[in-house]
Amino acid sequence: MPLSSPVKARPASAPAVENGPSNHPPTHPQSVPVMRRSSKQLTIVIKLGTSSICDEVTHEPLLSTLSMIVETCIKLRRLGHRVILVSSGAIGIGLRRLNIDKRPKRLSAAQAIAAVGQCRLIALWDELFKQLKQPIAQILLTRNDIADRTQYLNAANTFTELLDMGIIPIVNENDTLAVTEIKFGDNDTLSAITAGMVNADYLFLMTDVDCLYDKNPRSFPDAKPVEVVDDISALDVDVSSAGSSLGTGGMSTKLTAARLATSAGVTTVIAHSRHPERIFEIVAYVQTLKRESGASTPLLGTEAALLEHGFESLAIALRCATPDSAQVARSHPARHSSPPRPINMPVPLHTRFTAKPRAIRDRYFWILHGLKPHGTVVVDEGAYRALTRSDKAGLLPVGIIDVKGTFGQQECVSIAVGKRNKGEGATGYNLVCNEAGRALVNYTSVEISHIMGHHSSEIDKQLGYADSEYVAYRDNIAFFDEKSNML
Ligand SMILES: N[C@@H](CCC(=O)OP(=O)(O)O)C(=O)O
Repeated sequence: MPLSSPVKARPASAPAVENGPSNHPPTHPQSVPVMRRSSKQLTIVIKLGTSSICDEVTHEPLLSTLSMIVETCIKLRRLGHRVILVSSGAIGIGLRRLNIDKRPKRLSAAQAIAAVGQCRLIALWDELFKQLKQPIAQILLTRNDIADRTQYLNAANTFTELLDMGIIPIVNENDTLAVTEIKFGDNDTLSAITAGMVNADYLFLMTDVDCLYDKNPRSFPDAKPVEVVDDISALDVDVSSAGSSLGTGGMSTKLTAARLATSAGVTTVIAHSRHPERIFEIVAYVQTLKRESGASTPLLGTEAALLEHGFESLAIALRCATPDSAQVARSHPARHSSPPRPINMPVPLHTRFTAKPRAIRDRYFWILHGLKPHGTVVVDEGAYRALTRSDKAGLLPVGIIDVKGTFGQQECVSIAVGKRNKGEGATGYNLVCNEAGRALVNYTSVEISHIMGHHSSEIDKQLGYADSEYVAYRDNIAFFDEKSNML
């Protein structure tokens, strides 16, 4: 709906966020990084937590685990795949280097130790990878680095370039610079964002247990493993146990990471870091399943390639698995969740979170996960429907019923959904969803509080100027689950 009055520009005095991008509709599609990869390649992100990198008490590096991870990465590379490692351990290795017993509470002390540890850590990885002539690269990120769209695209392009060059990027949070506001907080989340950024096929969260259990296996010997998760919100497990004493993650951050990565189309796996060789069996198995359900996706390797690189048993398993599992798939044509396990293909203990079929990628992934919301805009049911239908609309002021927090123009906000109270003279609303999505807004919180509930043609009257008929352009709005039918 065009504005009926000529649009006057926002006066210089009107509060807007400093250095924000210009208030013009985004050109779409934006220049997204080109993920050049052959149809035979998979992109695999492997995340290793502190407890898998150094001993919890002595902080000595767990050399055998690290070496096995290196061998696994190299074999994946030799099978033609692209590998990114997300490695924690800077603080642990730093403590060892400086002979300090315990992680200090003071932030600046922990940051100083991380600075010492990170260079040791990357030197250690380089030393190990060097033995097999594999070049690596160090990438240290903070949230700030990806909050700006151009920097996010630059980071994604650098990953692509490195992977094209056959290099294994090793990622960690830039602990030395990151303070609370700009922290990812844990490397599970960082690895999921990395996997989404490069459109990875797999994210392996390698940890000190085999898989996710329905309760803490350390306290409950009868805890049962969870093998496949199609819907994380329906999961009924106890993830209250904390991670290692040095790391910041635990099972709950792994679930957050899995939710984030699977929404971006990344199959996410929790597996034991002492058995990285299981990655081959898991990938071979999942790729076979995907092929059988009709997806055109690469296998771990052809039979010849698997034999050439010493995977005899997998080559045989692959040959034997196909006819049986094809038969199983044919006999279960109506299944919507994962088909049953092909009986001839061995698969080790792990938890697999299936990737969402409608992956949220590129610009929408960045809006949802690259930015931190500064406030909330509550929209009514009608606006929510218009924003989530297939020919998605932009957000008009008339559909907004509340605004919370203080934010500037072009900043990121959460989109909440409210049901307007009905009845004559009724005011107010009931909140239906705290955060259904996120948006980059064209108006500040103060401006939105003046124009909400009004038609766009009245913006000028309310503010004395009008920048846009939309509070947010449709390309600047993303929902966590576009198919969600909450109303
Ligand atoms: N960036 C920190 C680790 C942060 C973290 O999430 O650790 P973890 O929970 O062990 O994966 C470091 O390198 O020490």
